[in-house]
Formats: sequence, structure tokens, C-alpha cells
Amino acid sequence: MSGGLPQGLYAITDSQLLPDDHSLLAACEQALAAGVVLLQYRDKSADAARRWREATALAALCERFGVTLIVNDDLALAERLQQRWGGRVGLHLGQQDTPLALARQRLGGAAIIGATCHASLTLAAQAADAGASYLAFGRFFASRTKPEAPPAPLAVLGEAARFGLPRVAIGGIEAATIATARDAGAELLAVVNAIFASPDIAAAVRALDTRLTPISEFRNR
Ligand SMILES: Cc1ncc(COP(=O)(O)OP(=O)(O)O)c(N)n1
Ligand SMILES: Cc1nc(C(=O)O)sc1CCOP(=O)(O)O
Ligand SMILES: [Mg+2]
Repeated sequence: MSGGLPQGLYAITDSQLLPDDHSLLAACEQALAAGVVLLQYRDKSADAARRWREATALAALCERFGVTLIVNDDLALAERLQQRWGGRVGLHLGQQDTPLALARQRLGGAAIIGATCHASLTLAAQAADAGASYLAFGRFFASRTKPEAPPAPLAVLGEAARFGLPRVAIGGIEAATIATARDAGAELLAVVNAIFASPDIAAAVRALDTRLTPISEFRNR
């Protein structure tokens, strides 16, 4: 554990790859069963009913696996879920989203709230001051999900050790790149495409996990 967070694979859903409730839940169940340690619900649609339905189903699924569900962008949705699932629900915020300090105030001190920091230690310092639970940096490699995300050098992961918060690497993390991001300092490796575009989710997760071996040493670092 690192700052109360597990270390390892952080899977992020994609509503284009998983366009309906059934595909979303089936894929997430397989990912969780295969060893994902954190799951983010990332849905950019404006369909509030669908978002509530899917997020509640995912929260129940995560509860079964003892994993925290992180909601992307949507503080109000995280707050509603928190009423039922408490600390099993967190929030991820980018630079264009709700201010982190406000989310911290609303969700309380125990909630996991992550912050996008791109390649910036200044943004990381601001997020840490505002109460972030983890700092996300990227994108480190070419990303199929968000090719337009600004690139970041791997060195920022090592430099961010000074904040004493778990570091997340995102952007183009796949079997060929995951060990490089881990070795550069990331405690959590965030993945969309290399998990959820796979026809065999469990095999995809295992292929990523294998690259993190010796996993026991990594998790105990
Ligand atoms: C773990 C993690 N890191 C970064 C992001 C990106 O957040 P943001 O910059 O707000 O962009 P969107 O995901 O909202 O498009 C993330 N979601 N998760
Ligand atoms: C949602 C997101 N944010 C990024 C950032 O750099 O902030 S990269 C990204 C997409 C990550 O997907 P994939 O694993 O398919 O590259
Ligand atoms: Mg966002």
C-alpha cells in the first residue's frame, strides 16, 4: 500500500469500447477478477440516467472485489454514490474540472481524490496542497484513447517523489511500456485501451501484471 492506496493496475473504462451496460459490467468484472486494484468510471456522455445506472452497478461490483471505484469528473455523482458506498467511492479531477479543494470539502478527508498534473510539478504541488490523494502524470506514450493529451517525460515521475503521494502514470501504458513507467516511479499504472480493447480482458490484465513482476516486491516497495 502507498498512502492508503494499493499499487498496481488502475483500469479506466471507455464508453466507446464498452458502449452498453452489459459490456461495461462484464469487462470490469473480468478486469477486477484478474487483479486490477483500482477502477475508474470514465463516461463523457451527457446521459445522467445511464451514468447513475452504470456507476451504481460498478460500485456494487467493486464492493464485491474490495476495490475503490473512482468517478471521473463528476463530483455530484461521486457524492450520491458516497451516500451508499462511503469510502469505496472516489473522484478523479483534471485541470478543467471542479476545483480539488471543493471536492475535498464535499467528499471529506477519507475519500480518494486524484488529480491530473500532466508533466507539471507546479500543478502537482497545487494538487497536493488542495488535498489530492494521488498525482497523475502523462501521457508518457502514444495513447489510442486520448492521442491529443500533452506528452510528459518519464523523469517527472521520479521528481514527483518529493510530494510523498502515490504517483499514477497514464497514456499509452501497455505490455511493452508498463515496466518502464513503473521503473520511473509510478505506483499505479492507469490503462484504458490495453485492457478494454482486448477481446480477452483477463489475459490482457495478466499480460500487464506479468510485466510488473516481481509483483510482490513491487507491491511491498
Ligand atoms: C488516472 C487519471 N489520470 C488522468 C486522467 C485525465 O483526467 P482529465 O485531464 O480531467 O481528462 P479526462 O479523463 O476527463 O478526459 C484521468 N481521467 N485519470
Ligand atoms: C484519459 C487520459 N488522460 C491522459 C492524460 O495524459 O492526462 S491519457 C488518457 C488516456 C489513457 O488511455 P490509454 O491507456 O488508452 O492510452
Ligand atoms: Mg476530467
